[in-house]
Amino acid sequence: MTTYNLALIGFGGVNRALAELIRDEPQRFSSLGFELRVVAITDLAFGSLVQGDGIDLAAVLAMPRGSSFDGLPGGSSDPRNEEVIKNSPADIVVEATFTSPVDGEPAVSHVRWAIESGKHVVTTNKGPVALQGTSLSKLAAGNGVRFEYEGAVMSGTPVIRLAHKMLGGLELNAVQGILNGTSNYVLGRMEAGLRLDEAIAEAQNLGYAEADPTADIGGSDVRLKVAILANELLGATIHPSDVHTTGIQDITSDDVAQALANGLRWKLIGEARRESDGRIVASVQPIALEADHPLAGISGATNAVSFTTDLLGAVTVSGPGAGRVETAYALISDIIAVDDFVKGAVRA
Ligand SMILES: NC(=O)C1=CN([C@@H]2O[C@H](COP(=O)(O)OP(=O)(O)OC[C@H]3O[C@@H](n4cnc5c(N)ncnc54)[C@H](O)[C@@H]3O)[C@@H](O)[C@H]2O)C=CC1
Ligand SMILES: N[C@@H](CC=O)C(=O)O
Repeated sequence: MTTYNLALIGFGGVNRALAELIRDEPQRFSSLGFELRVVAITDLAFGSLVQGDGIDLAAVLAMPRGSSFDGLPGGSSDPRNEEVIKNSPADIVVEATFTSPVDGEPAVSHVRWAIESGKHVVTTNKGPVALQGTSLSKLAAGNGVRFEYEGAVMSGTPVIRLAHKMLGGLELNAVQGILNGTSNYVLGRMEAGLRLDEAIAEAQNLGYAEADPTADIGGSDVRLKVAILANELLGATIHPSDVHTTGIQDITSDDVAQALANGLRWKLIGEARRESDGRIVASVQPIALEADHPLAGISGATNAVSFTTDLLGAVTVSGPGAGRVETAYALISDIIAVDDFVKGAVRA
């Protein structure tokens, strides 16, 4: 059985959920032909911990926020990301720190350090993918390692890999969808009578929101995801700043109630479309959809994306768009892709 040593960079909701699955469900991985061992963890709150024989996950998961790895063998109160990424005995670096919609840092550097030291990277962080995805993928190919990021769009719902693998023989001309779980959840809760701030607090407790939820509400999270989809699947070379973006921050409870009374539902819609002259035009904006629109019934933290294709017309994928465990699954699917690469296998 192959064992992959993991370094978890960021020990918040998503990476903790992955650690819990590794602790509680080893059979899930052994049935895939590998086992996972966490040999390093870094986090702004806890510091860093490196134990080559494997960290006792039950013990570190039981540590309250506010405590430190300092005092544990291999522990320190500083995150020491660079040293850990470059020098720990990890095969795969699991990057799940905060997303920066501005420059993708420090996650871009985390990914680069890992690749340059011969380690595979799996990440749910949208920043490096949207802002430096092409260069990091090239760097990974040149270093003989994988850079995988299924969770960057629609959490664990396998939209990027599915489109690459299953829609490969089609011409894709547009993607349109609900791509942020928090804002969709918030709009639904406002329909139920909650204020915007109350609904955001619920989304934070449920693990859907970004560390700074203005990214969800103001649309910058969807902007990154639209740029990723446009570049990955429509062959565009756009920067997130090319995506004209309006969030839901100005939608009031009255707007929501008024829309409902008229049979409409406000949704934050991200879209990228190929124009007849070949240009890719991309946007994020709230739209009050007619109740019979296919995206109007997508509720809660569920997301959906529709691909406009030449031979099949619209192909729509729907599933969780946020959530700690749901996003940890994206990391598992990325690790399976790394395993396929390492073993030279093609899974059915
Ligand atoms: N929660 C979700 O539903 C989804 C999250 N994502 C992305 O996954 C990533 C992680 O998300 P969550 O775990 O929910 O966030 P979180 O906010 O719960 O955890 C992030 C952790 O990273 C740590 N951190 C931040 N900067 C760091 C640094 N420079 N060095 C070391 N540690 C650092 C923080 O202390 C925190 O514990 C984010 O980039 C997010 O955008 C993607 C899809 C869905
Ligand atoms: N905050 C994001 C998490 C996933 O990317 C969302 O709510 O969709």
